[in-house]
Amino acid sequence: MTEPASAETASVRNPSARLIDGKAFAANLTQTIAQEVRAFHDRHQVTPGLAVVLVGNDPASEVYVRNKALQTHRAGMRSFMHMLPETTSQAELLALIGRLNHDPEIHGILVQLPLPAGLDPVAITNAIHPDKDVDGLGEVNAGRLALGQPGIVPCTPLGCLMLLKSELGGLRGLHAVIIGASNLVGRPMARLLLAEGCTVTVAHIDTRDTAALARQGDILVVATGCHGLVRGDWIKPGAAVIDVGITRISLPNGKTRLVGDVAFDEAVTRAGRITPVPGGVGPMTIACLLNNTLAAARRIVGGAA
Ligand SMILES: NC(=O)C1=CN([C@@H]2O[C@H](COP(=O)(O)OP(=O)(O)OC[C@H]3O[C@@H](n4cnc5c(N)ncnc54)[C@H](OP(=O)(O)O)[C@@H]3O)[C@@H](O)[C@H]2O)C=CC1
Ligand SMILES: Nc1nc(=O)c2c([nH]1)NC[C@@H]1CN(c3ccc(C(=O)N[C@@H](CCC(=O)O)C(=O)O)cc3)C=[N+]21
Repeated sequence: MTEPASAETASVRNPSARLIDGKAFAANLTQTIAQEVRAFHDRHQVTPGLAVVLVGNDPASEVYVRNKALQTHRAGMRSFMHMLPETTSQAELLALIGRLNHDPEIHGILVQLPLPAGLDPVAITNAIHPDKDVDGLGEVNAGRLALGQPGIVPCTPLGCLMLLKSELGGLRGLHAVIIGASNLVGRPMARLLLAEGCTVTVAHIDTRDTAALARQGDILVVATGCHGLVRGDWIKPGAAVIDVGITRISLPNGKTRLVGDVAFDEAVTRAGRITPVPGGVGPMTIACLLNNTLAAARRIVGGAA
């Protein structure tokens, strides 16, 4: 028997949102960066080098590290992995950062967060030389962003901003609602969108009625780590939805799957455009890391190209 075609089932069957293809955007950006890396090498005989430090094992960080090594190679850069045991002391980690700060082959340093308990993320991110802080998380670069001065911008918010600008053009006057206020994603995202002329609302764990605020967003950026938090009716019809969250869930068949903070199947019937997980923000984070590493190498080597 065929079901009557109600407006609701029709909209579920015909999702209206345009998918924002972060994977394709990131692949293009990486290709451009690869050309620029070759030109930079021809001119200076220097290959941009990125050092990645992972202490212990965090599942989200492991996805990141794996994809990052591949893409760094694809862009023609050098990648130096430092996998340290969970038991690493603060003094040992600071000593490694000190060596990387002075190593002329290294132009970017990234310490994966979160760090195991007992290591102070503030002291450690601040130990990275601001010119090599390609994550933009140290107080110098975070301060520059807060003051609207040029500096190194955190990779994930930068990637989200690139997607939004390419989809929407100018963002001036739009209401942007950000759910999540971490130093890694939510806060720098708020500062970037404010600088673009958006009216910005930031919701966090203590916010009352986050759903009602979310429904006001022409732009909705979600970065909480709570998978499926944002339901379809949290979304203003036609909004641009950027799902930063990445959680690996187990399926009944024993396999695992990556999911975002937005209930995608519901959101897709309301949003105007939406990033998928995987294939949305994640690849952009990596492309922006390569972008920041090339920019750091240019500044350190002192040339323009
Ligand atoms: N795609 C990518 O490239 C990246 C993805 N991620 C992913 O994004 C997610 C967030 O990462 P990160 O910012 O580092 O996480 P954090 O845990 O550092 O921050 C989460 C933020 O969300 C807020 N929050 C948590 N639950 C709720 C809720 N129910 N309602 C409203 N706010 C809430 C927290 O509030 P409060 O501050 O009050 O505790 C906090 O501000 C994770 O899934 C992570 O894996 C992260 C980086 C890059
Ligand atoms: N100092 C620091 N900076 C970070 O930017 C940072 C961090 N620490 N710690 C961990 C989180 C997480 N994160 C991801 C980036 C890309 C993907 C990614 O490539 N995702 C693919 C996954 C593809 C797949 O493997 O299936 C996608 O979404 O399509 C995932 C996760 C960066 N983080």
